[in-house]
Amino acid sequence: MSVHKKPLKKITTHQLQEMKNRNEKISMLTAYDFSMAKLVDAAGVDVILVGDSASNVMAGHETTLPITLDQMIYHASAVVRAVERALVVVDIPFGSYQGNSSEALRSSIRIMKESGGHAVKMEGGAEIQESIKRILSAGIPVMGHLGLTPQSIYKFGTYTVRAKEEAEAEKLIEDAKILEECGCFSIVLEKIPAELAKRVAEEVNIPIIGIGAGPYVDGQVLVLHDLLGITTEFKPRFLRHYARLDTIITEAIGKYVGDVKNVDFPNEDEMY
Ligand SMILES: Nc1nc(=O)c2c([nH]1)NC[C@@H]1CN(c3ccc(C(=O)N[C@@H](CCC(=O)O)C(=O)O)cc3)CN21
Ligand SMILES: CC(C)C(=O)C(=O)O
Ligand SMILES: [Mg+2]
Repeated sequence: MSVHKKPLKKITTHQLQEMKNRNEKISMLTAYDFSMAKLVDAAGVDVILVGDSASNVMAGHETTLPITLDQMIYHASAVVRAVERALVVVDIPFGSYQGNSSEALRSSIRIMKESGGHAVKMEGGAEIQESIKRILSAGIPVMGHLGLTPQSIYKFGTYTVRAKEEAEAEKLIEDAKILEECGCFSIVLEKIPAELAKRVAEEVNIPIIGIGAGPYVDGQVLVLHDLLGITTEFKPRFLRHYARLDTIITEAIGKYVGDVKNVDFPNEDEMY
């Protein structure tokens, strides 16, 4: 499979806009590798995010800050090789776009060229509008990300809900409108009050995808390993476990270990 394959029925940014227009909710999930991305795509998820949460989930870092552009491209290229239908959005990692718009453009071009992803996502509002415009001028679709922005965690110090105060809420709405005006095709809103997210989804025309932002938005996103119950130490209130794969996986592996110890594996059918 090549990065340039062109499968049928691919989801486009234009189709996401049409989904919002006809009030059809958008489903989005993370994936960081080929095998998982194949399952996520086959299950009918509309948008696959190669999130910089790979820094936490794949590499065990405490924050998203350490993951590099090369590492994001490695994850994204594996995901792209697996996906036939979903739109693949790739987080630009911390340190690869904040410097200036040239750096942001160069990083985005590397992601598109080397991974084959379909769009990039970056955290921030008014302060990154020049970068967004430049990336869009190069023909690269951009998704915004407002509210709890994990790349700025050391500025805030906590992962508590954002924009509870009126001033911060007004700033967030202003930023969302700026992102729309710049030409972003969609915005992720993370961990903000449901009523504020509702206002943004109403006042902004592009699709608003929430995580911990309530139901009155145009779609939802979660980290795949959280939803599957693999990362069980992470359980914020907004997360729903759709499976408890941690016990399923450790029980299966435990049986394998027992079978090896007892020489129950391999059996006659499993040898030559
Ligand atoms: N596994 C995983 N899932 C995620 O959703 C995720 C990551 N990693 N890494 C990058 C960011 C960080 N995100 C976060 C991190 C913490 C909370 C959170 O609510 N943490 C605490 C509450 C902290 C507080 O209230 O002070 C919790 O209840 O778990 C939410 C989103 C979302 N992203
Ligand atoms: C939580 C989502 C929105 C994200 O940015 C990530 O997984 O990195
Ligand atoms: Mg992210």
